[in-house]
Amino acid sequence: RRTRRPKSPLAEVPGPESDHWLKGNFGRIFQDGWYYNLQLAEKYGGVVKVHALLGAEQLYVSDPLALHYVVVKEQHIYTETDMFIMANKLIFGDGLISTLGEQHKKQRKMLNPVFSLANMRDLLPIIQPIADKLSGIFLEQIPDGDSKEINVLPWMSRGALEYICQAALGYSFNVLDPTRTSAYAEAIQKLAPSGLRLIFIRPFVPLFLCTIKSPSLRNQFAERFPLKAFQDMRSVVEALDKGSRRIFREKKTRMLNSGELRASWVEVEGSKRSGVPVQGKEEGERDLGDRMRGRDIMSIMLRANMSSEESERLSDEELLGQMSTIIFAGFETTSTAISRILYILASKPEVQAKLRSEIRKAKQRYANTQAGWEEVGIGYDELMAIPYLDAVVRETLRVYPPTSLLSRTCRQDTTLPLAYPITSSSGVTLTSVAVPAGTSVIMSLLAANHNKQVWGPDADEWRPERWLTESGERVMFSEGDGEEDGEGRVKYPGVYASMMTFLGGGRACIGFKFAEMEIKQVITTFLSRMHFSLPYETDSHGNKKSITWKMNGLQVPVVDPPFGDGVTAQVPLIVRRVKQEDFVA
Ligand code: HEM
Repeated sequence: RRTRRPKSPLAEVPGPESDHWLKGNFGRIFQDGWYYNLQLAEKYGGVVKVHALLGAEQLYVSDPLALHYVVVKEQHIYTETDMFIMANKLIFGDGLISTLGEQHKKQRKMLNPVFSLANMRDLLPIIQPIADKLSGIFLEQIPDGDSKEINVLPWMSRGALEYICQAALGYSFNVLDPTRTSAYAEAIQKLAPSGLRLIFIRPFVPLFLCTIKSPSLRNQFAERFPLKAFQDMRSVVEALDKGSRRIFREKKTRMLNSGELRASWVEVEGSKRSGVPVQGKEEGERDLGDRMRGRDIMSIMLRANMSSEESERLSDEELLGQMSTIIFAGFETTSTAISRILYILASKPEVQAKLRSEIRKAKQRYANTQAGWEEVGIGYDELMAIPYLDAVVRETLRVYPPTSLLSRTCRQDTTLPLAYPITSSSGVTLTSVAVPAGTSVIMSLLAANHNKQVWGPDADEWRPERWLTESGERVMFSEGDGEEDGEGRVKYPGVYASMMTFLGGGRACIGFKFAEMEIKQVITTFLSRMHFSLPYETDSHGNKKSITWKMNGLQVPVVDPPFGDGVTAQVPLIVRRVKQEDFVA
């Protein structure tokens, strides 16, 4: 007798057929999936059923009310996947991206004020010289009166790493001089590529390693694991751990000596995780202690921790865990965003000229002089208040979110309400979807930022003017709470301009103000001195050199064949010094 297969609990949720028995729809979602992702939400609506590896069903969510439930209202139900937490624990220790529930809440409570506006204001003049130095490196390469093709991506990446290391640790790792970069900075740079090489075993190794409770046994197993990609990753993690412990110890010692910390604090010893002893300073590193005067994120965090109530204080291991976490989270995302803005400006000369003219006006006003404005380092409030710059940055982060997809696991049976009803697979209108415990949920930041019901019919278009009033003033947007606004639209619960790029709720990006400041500062410095255009090379068949931004979960810009291999991340732009004609009349 044939038994009927039990009906899937997500049977009524509309979605595409599986593309492949093994990969489900993931091949199309995660590999060059820009149009596929946008089309999924447009065709089926704000909650879609997709097929994951081996046919498992998952929800693909972009509806604003549903996302409000996932990241705010029921965030305790939708937690990070086990694999994400375990892998991060092994790599970073007990930092923000490796902890859940009360421990995570406690860490956020201590860390949120560290990223306050006042602290950002203080940090800006300290990190200003990095953009100056970076633009100097560009200018040195350009012959007088001429232009040069420069791959801006690795430079923006090095610049962003130097920015975050100086701001977070008060250390320079000489990242702008590739011949003298330190082992710690190199490890941070290698982390994402090493992780990618482990993509197929990644789900299993952390789960297995975390089941070995003894650190020494775990190390013995890890040392013998017969896979080169794994051993490379192990060296990277070891270098990170070694570097962060050493820097942490130096910082604490300095603060103890200056009386900023109480001597009763216990010194951090060799790594509990890797057993690696803490060693002295490495080649290529410079402690900027005197210049920073305790304004770096780590020092602020140590002071805040010391003055907290005993019950709210973080342990040394937790403080240590934040170091590489903040640096890793804050570097590739920001450099992708800056490279994308430069690319857009290179392809829209009229926007570039308008933006440069606004920057000139703001700098001249700030310095109260017409001459030498190019070199002026503008203050935090004035930088944030340049309307067209703000609109260009917001619109780029909306249309092209550096992180496009995030996963959560639903931990108990619940219901996801929808702001915009969808049509079920049997043709019924659904205003909510039942979500069984154990369901994986993909949050599509990309589809949310392109939702035509929220952003209007031109949502896919890059149009900075949408962030400006008719008279060119900034339109302020606050976080949405899943309710309709006065115009009948439901805003997203995002922390930044009600878009989802930096997420919302208790696990929103803690560094978004820092990222915004850095992006704006690099762009103003670069546009003041340089002009950018797209490569104009053509081959004998008339093919033009062109750049495609692939969407593989993260944004990856590549040069299309025959000029490039279509795989290696790069953004080659033609750069020259600014001329009089590069401004609007
Ligand atoms: C354009 C640049 C950036 C983008 C698009 C971005 C985006 C995000 C997103 C989407 C998340 C949520 C991840 C998740 O829940 O899985 C996140 C978390 C985080 N970001 Fe950013 N980020 C950027 C820059 C930065 C910077 C500059 C820093 C540090 C200064 C930073 C530090 C963090 C940290 C520590 C978290 C984890 C927060 C937590 O779990 O409580 N990010 N970011």
